[in-house]
Amino acid sequence: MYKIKLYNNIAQKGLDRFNDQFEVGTDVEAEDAIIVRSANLHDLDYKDTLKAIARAGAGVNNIDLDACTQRGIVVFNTPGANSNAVKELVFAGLLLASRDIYHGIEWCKTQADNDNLAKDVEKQKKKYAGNEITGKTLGVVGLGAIGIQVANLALRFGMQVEGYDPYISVDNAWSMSRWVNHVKDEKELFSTADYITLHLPLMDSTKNTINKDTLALMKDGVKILNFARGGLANDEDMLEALNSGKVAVYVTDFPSPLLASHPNVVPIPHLGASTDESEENCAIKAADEVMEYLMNGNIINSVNMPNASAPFSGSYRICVMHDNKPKMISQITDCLAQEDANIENLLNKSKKEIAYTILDLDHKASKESIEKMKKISGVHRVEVYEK
Ligand SMILES: NC(=O)c1ccc[n+]([C@@H]2O[C@H](COP(=O)([O-])OP(=O)(O)OC[C@H]3O[C@@H](n4cnc5c(N)ncnc54)[C@H](O)[C@@H]3O)[C@@H](O)[C@H]2O)c1
Ligand SMILES: O=C(O)CC[C@@H](O)C(=O)O
Repeated sequence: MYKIKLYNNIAQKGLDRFNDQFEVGTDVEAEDAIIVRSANLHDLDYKDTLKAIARAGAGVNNIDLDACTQRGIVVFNTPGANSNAVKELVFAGLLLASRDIYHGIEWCKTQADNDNLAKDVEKQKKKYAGNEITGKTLGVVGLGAIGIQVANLALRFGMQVEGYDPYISVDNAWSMSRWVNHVKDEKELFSTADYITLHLPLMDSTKNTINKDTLALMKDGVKILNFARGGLANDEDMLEALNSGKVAVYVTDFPSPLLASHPNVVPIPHLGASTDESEENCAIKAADEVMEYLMNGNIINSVNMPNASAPFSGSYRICVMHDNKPKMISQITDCLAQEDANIENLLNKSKKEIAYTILDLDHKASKESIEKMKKISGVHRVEVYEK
């Protein structure tokens, strides 16, 4: 029986993927895998049994990736599974930033006892007038699953779109409209955009992307949308820019106590991915990734290990997680030299310092051979699978 521990609410449609070989719940002990959304796992008590963590979502800044890699724990995410939900909310955010709908609604809510409301609305409305987004320039920072969709849709709203992503993937580049101006220098985007929307991951290198210096490059009255992570913008610098009028509106899915009540901040309680559709997509993808890894050793959509996946050929599989250095494969296959077993298929993939080797055999290898493999210097984990 495989044990799956849940942190956060995981959509039932995803949990329904697990068959009776799995025990799944929040109180499970000695878990083989964890499924998590936004819960902070930085102080996780790593059980010896733990082999995988699946993030039902995109951002993995709530997981200590280095600690997981050192322990041979595979971390997955679910790329693109919630991107449509976020894209749609970003467009609500663009409209909230350009028309003062937010304060207008707040005012209407205070008028329940006003018998003259219809007349007063006509007097009051000039206070909440705004601008149109058509014809304005949108700068998209991060052209991944979400950024690409936002950029392409903004063109259809008649916006000029600039995109910046020094690491854009080939697939995403293919999906991006040729009308998006791909800028090579972030500064160019910051200095020309009327609206800036952030769609990059929070990492040490991207923390405080929006700060005093980058704000100084921006147009006066720029509108900034942050549906990526709070830490991408420096709160103190943002407050100063809001107070001076440098930033006209800050729409954020990650409200902080410092900014939440500022009149020019539109705070949203992390709703980007909160749709039934997106929660189900993420849960299904996360469940499938965990099952594929625990049952077949296949790694799909990992953020810290090489992706390696092959149909189970043969009747016996050995998966070895090891250092990415010379002579590892020969040492691993040497362990099987005394076996009367043929290697039917061998796959080796690497990512940075870690490599992963899948060996499909036509016969079961002995316990001694597996123990020998585990003792090779640089081997982190050996798992065996039988059909
Ligand atoms: N508000 C929400 O509920 C919600 C939902 C999903 C994702 N997110 C956040 O949005 C982020 C993006 O999600 P995604 O699904 O598009 O992820 P993604 O991995 O598909 O795209 C991220 C893109 O950012 C790019 N990038 C990395 N460093 C960069 C840098 N320094 N400058 C510019 N671009 C850089 C990458 O090359 C990649 O193309 C996630 O990391 C997560 O933090 C928030
Ligand atoms: O799980 C959520 O609700 C939010 C997920 C989102 O922040 C993500 O990074 O995918």
